[in-house]
Amino acid sequence: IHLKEANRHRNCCSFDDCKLTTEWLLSRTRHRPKIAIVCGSGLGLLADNVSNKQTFRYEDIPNFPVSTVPGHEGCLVFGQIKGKSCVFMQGRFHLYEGYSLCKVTFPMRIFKLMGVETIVVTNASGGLCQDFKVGDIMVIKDHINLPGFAGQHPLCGPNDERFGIRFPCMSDAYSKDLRKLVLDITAELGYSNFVREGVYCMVSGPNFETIAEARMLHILGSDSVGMDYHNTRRKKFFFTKQ
Ligand SMILES: O=P(O)(O)O[C@H]1O[C@H](CO)[C@@H](O)[C@H]1O
Ligand SMILES: Nc1nc2[nH]cnc2c(=O)[nH]1
Repeated sequence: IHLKEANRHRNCCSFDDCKLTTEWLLSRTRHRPKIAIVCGSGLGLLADNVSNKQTFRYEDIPNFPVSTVPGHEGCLVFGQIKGKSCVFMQGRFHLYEGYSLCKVTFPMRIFKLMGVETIVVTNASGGLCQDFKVGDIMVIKDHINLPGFAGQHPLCGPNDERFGIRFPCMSDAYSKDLRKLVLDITAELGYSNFVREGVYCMVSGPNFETIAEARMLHILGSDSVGMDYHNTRRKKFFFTKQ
């Protein structure tokens, strides 16, 4: 148990750690999801209505960090939506909880090893664009990774090619096709007056921004700001709720 706990808090994750966790999960579920959905604050209910539901608590999954923030349930949920297998994270990990970004992004590596191809990431964030209203949903078209500028980046350190290249291109980080799909569908549903598109900025938190900081981030080109790390290579798009 001590070793298991020590591993959970170890700040780096090797390929073998990821493989062990992936094999542990795949030997316990028949789901083989191609889509992963990360539920931000209060959005865990997205996983409530899946069929053939199978839930694992983070604390039972080898090497997985645990959720320490209210509103983040701490469960990995497998299930089907319209016949398609999906995996949901009911609760994510944040830098401000004391986890390294390697640990924060650990589930993304597990998803990759499982065969996931599309990741939908959702989170609560603060609106900076003056046209936005509280409760609006922003589809992220690009981001500014402020901690990354300061050397807080999960890809720092030796690069393991089994996960990808050393210098990933970020000019098309969020799938144009999927973003268009979201905007088309929400327009069809009559939601256009509260669905926006914009640039998300990540800060470390846990304090919210001062007025001067919020103004600065907006001048720098951000439309919303949050404490969530989305800079994964395989991510396709995400929503952020103001
Ligand atoms: O939706 P989550 O992941 O909780 O994200 C945002 O909401 C929390 C603050 O209200 C912070 O954790 C921030 O990053
Ligand atoms: N950094 C930051 N994170 C948030 N999460 C929810 N609202 C906010 C906000 O205003 N700022």
